[in-house]
Amino acid sequence: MASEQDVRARLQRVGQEHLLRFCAELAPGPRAALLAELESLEPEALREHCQRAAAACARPPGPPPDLATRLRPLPPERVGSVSRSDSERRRLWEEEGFRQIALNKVAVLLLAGGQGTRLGVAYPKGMYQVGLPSRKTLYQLQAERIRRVQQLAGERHGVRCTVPWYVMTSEFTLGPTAEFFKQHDFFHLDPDNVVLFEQRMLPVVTFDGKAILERKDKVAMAPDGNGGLYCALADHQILEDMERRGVEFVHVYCVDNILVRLADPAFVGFCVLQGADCGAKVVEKAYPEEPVGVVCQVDGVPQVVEYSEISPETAGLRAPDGGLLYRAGNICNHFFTRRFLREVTGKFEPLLKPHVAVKKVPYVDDEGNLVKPLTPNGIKMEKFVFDVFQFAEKFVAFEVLRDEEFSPLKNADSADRDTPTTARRALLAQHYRWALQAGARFLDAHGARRPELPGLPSSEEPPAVCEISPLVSYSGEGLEAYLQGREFQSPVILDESGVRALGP
Ligand SMILES: CC(=O)N[C@H]1[C@@H](OP(=O)(O)OP(=O)(O)OC[C@H]2O[C@@H](n3ccc(=O)[nH]c3=O)[C@H](O)[C@@H]2O)O[C@H](CO)[C@@H](O)[C@@H]1O
Repeated sequence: MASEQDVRARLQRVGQEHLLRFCAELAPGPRAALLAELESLEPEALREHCQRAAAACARPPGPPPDLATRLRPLPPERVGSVSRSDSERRRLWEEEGFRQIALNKVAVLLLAGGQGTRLGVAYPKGMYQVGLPSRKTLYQLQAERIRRVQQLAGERHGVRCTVPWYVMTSEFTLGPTAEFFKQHDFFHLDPDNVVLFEQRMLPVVTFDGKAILERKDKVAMAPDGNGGLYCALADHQILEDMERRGVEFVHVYCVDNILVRLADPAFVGFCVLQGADCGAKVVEKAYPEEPVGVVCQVDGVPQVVEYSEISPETAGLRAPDGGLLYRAGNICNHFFTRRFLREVTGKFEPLLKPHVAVKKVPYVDDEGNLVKPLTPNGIKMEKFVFDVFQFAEKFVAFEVLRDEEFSPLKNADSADRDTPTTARRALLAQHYRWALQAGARFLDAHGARRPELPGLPSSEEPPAVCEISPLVSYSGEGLEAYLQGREFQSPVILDESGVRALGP
């Protein structure tokens, strides 16, 4: 291990020696930890990182002034749509997706390194349960959808097949996620097919380019954004692992969408049949200010423009049909071929430009007091997972129905959108629609029929609760055997052992 003197000399060279200002007063343990942390930061990279952060932050906020003139919607021939296609076409996409899954060529990759600060919990978001009757967490719902899609593909093709689950974590989420998976016996997935790996962390920097000490013995670090995926894939030889397993196609998704369809056969099949190397699932934006990125083209190149980077005027532009011109809302569900990921990790990753996020970062002041700032004081530099779209040879987008596929959990219940309540409601509204479609009828406490609302939107509380286990149905299939022509008193749960009434 390097001596304090060596570390100090390295830091002095790059103007960051303030990180050692409490070193002399630390006990041997914390002092060794701090020196080890500082030693792991390559000085030139640290200098560049700090300078870049300060320079990026000094630029005027908001979108580049000429962005609006360079922006175009995606050409229609690059966009597949579930709602605007006939059932035969949808069947072909799905069939292709299932075929690839049955051939063991499809993997899913969860981006789970985020801190979930908006939700306000201290543990990984995937461990959150939104208050479903089954009390299932997001991780469990996802694991069960993997099991079900494997089963469906296997049954269609008379094989046993595997969809490996790669989970990118960070320093914040790796330990608790690994522990949670173990505690829950990997939700009955084979642990060999669940691969956890860790993304890198970067120092958080002040507006004048100094790395921040969050404690006397600890530099403030933050994960390098979900685009840290590409370095992490290389750091942990994940593409080699995929190659060994024969994986060709990867569905990358974010942790917080309770309706996410893992390895969605329709999405995968559409991308494969289009010969795409890169794809994004989108939903129609609900309103101009909705905080979702927009999938579009900038200077003719596919890109996601984040909600923070698009001006209100541009976001509000209308197409000739009256809908939003920039309507393709990014839901952080991406398709990549392994070949494309290899190109990115080998060639393009260094070209990705980090984005700046200005945050309130607790720090120690010069007297050694811990300060929780009331206004933002620190810059986090993050790469975004979708910034590689520009390098695709063939990029496609796939539009799906919001009510069926998108309800993200971002905020605590005090907010009015994207909360535990809205996520729970969206899932239960979907299950209610599926149950009605499969022929179930619901009764109230007096045995009278409850009203039937087959088109119930996901924003409404369903008149009856019938939670359906993903192990029974992935996207509404196979429910007639359990529900056709039967009457139930809400609330009920449907799992592999059948329908079960829940106590009042
Ligand atoms: C950059 C990005 O993708 N933005 C999308 C993200 O926004 P949003 O701002 O919600 O992005 P989040 O910060 O929630 O991150 C999305 C996902 O990336 C993961 N994560 C984040 C940071 C990190 O360092 N490591 C990591 O793995 C999170 O755990 C999460 O699973 O989802 C929205 C839909 O819900 C989209 O409209 C946005 O375009």
